[in-house]
Amino acid sequence: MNKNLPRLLSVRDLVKMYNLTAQSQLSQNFILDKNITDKIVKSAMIDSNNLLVVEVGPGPGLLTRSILETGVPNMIVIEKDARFLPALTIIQDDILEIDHEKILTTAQINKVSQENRLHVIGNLPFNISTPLLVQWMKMLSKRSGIFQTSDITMSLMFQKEVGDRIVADTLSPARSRLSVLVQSLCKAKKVDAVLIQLIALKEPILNVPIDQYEMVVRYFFGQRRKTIQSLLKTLTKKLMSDEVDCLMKGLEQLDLNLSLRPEKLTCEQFCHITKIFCDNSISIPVN
Ligand SMILES: C[S@@+](CC[C@H](N)C(=O)[O-])C[C@H]1O[C@@H](n2cnc3c(N)ncnc32)[C@H](O)[C@@H]1O
Repeated sequence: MNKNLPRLLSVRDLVKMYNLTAQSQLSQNFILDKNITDKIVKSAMIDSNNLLVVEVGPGPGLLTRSILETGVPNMIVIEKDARFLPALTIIQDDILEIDHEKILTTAQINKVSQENRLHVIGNLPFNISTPLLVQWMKMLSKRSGIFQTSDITMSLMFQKEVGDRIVADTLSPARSRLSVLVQSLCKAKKVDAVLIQLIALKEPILNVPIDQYEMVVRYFFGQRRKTIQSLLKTLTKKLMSDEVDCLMKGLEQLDLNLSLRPEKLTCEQFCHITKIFCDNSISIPVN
């Protein structure tokens, strides 16, 4: 710490000074206890070996301060609410809309190599946490945007139920579309009740195009209480007869237990099923 620099105002003071009251339409709730943000950063194991740390929604910036204190060489924060701009150096943008190249160029990174380490962190606004995670999984599967390196960790705070769904395995009733999508690309672990850590798999389970995969997984979890057999029966009514033949032939070869519910299927099994849809150019009609 440079002793010649003026002391930073506390985040509590900044919140008061700029009248930064939390706004519900942006799912804002602020952590104002430095012990907590330090603990989050420690659990996330953020250190100076990262090429870049990207924080979503810094708000008044206490988590940001704890991250910066680890000595990370390059950090970019994206915040939609312009009220926080005077308190931090921020890219003002919507994380769902931002051109990810802008994140890299702002960080003055023009080339990402496979060995570079990236850490994405955020106490996510709960109203966008699921669509954001799905968008990131799509980018991760294509290694696009900020996800060009293979060494990626995400430390993300979700509402407890969403976190439970992300980490749920085939034995858990909380297993959902999100569990399957995320676990096909990342090792997902719960650090505490709300902090989930996702480490991108060097060899992802996902071996089919993610858009088709999501279409299949979404359909099967659309009515999660039904068995696979019953879901297939409803689906085949909407398909052409040659598509039904190809689908049934393909499924026979998979040796699936059709009396199971979708939550019991592994990511690998969803990949096999998606492959049948892809190989035979079958799409699932909406409704
Ligand atoms: C739950 S608060 C977390 C604030 C701060 N990181 C903390 O932990 O105290 C979520 C933050 O995300 C911001 N936000 C909400 N929607 C956003 C979006 N679409 N893109 C970027 N930031 C967004 C909010 O303005 C808010 O600052």
